[in-house]
Amino acid sequence: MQKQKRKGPGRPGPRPPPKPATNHKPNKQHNQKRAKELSRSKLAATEMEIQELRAKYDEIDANSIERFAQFPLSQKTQKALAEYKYTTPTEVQRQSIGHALQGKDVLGAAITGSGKTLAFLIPVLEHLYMNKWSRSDGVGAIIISPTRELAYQIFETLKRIGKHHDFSAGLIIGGKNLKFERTRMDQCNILICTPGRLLQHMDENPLFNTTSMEMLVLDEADRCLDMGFQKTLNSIIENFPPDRQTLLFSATQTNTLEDLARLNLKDPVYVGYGAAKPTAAAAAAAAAAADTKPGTSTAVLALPELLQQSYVVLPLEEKITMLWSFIKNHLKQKIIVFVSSCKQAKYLYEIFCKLRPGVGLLALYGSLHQDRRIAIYEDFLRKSHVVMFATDVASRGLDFPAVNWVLQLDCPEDVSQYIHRAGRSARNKARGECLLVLTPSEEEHMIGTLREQLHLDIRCVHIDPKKLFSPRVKIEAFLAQFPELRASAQRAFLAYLKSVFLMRNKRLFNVLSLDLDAYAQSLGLAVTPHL
Ligand SMILES: Nc1ncnc2c1ncn2[C@@H]1O[C@H](COP(=O)(O)OP(=O)(O)OP(=O)(O)O)[C@@H](O)[C@H]1O
Repeated sequence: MQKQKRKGPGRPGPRPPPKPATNHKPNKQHNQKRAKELSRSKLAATEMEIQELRAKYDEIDANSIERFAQFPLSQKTQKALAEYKYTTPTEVQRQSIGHALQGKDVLGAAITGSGKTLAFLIPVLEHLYMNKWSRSDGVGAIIISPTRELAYQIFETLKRIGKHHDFSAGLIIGGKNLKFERTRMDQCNILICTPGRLLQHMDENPLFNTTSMEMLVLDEADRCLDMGFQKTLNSIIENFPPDRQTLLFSATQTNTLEDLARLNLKDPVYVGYGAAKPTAAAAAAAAAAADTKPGTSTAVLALPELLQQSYVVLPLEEKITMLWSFIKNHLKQKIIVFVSSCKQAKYLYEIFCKLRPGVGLLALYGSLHQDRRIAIYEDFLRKSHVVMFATDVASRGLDFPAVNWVLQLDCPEDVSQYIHRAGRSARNKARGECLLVLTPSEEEHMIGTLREQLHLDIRCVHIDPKKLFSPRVKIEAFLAQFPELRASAQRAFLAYLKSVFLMRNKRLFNVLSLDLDAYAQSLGLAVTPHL
């Protein structure tokens, strides 16, 4: 297991015992007596604090809370919040923390970058603290995230906000030594996991026991519950005690009513849904009005106000020229470029490295080795001028500071994916821009859907041909010189077509509308690969 801590997230090893307040040399017996007294008085203080806090739970009034200090939170949590300068709760934190402290199930929906992570981490820490959870009590809370990077990020936030608590936490995300994780897991109080790896441990690890578990959190809940993870999550949930507390958070809560039933929620509180709470009638109306699954309920969908959104329409074969020109015109910016497949991200990274645009380049996609993925994620966090080519492993939840531009080079599958990608910019009241690149056949349906579901006035921009620089000749020369680059271009070509072919929304994605020869040439390929 990565970074499993014996004493409290973020603090390696036990604290030294307090020094006795005497000026003569203490003997061993005296020391032991003193330690016992201290631990007894510490326990009494804790018990008193717990009782006082619990007595205030029923009085929490979200609307009157302006500062974290007004929430009945333990000294340990308050201290860490203050140290990291979290003084004012965001709206989703204000509205959900009280309900979660009271032990209610919560479905929280709030725009990207609005602080949902603390909205569930604070209640998790408080729940364990209030129940005097100790290392020997085993797993008390499990937090599930759809991607490894997001799980890692939640773990890092937990380390900061839980630094004064005495809980142990573990990151269970795959790509690491299974045996190592296995031996440590049952000693963890809080586990942050990706669904596949969690299920693998449940299936293969006899030591792993979730019967004591009292809290389940699904971050990016709609993604955790969607088709891709459905079977895995069903099997995971079977192993959890039914009377646990469940918190679901996402910027896009597009859960079906069956999804929510599967989770066995008890009279959940909806935060951020407005009038769109998922009653059966509302769900049916939403499904009829929008292009969604029947029985789907959708929270109010929105993007940050300070995010400027625009789109451009281009034939597929002009995307690389547009991308190259865009990067050359934005060298002092932090940019994420989203594409549909790992192989495209890899090829764009390789060929753009050869072309040397004059800004740092990175690529983040699922088929990279885990250590590499985390190193790239951290590199992108640190850098202020950089372009990262990414697949949707980077689209949900990742909190990169100061991203100036999100470029959706390939059309997102649906409105949710658009929102999550775009939301990597303009986080937590910062400004940002998002440019969506569409082919002519994608324009009408995608823009119509965005306008209808997001009530969005998305601006169409026309590119000045004088500002376009084609790197085609150079790309062809590189491909002639480096066969491995040519093979990578061929794989990117096929991967893109496969992704379009496999898209469920056939009104939006039409592989037959594409000029394959022109697309192959734009990637630098003299011969169109066989399908
Ligand atoms: N109360 C707060 N005061 C100041 N900053 C905050 C507060 N809460 C969270 N933040 C900061 O806001 C940023 C975004 O938070 P977070 O990543 O939790 O957003 P999110 O709502 O989960 O986004 P996404 O929908 O993309 O997952 C983080 O950098 C976090 O440290």
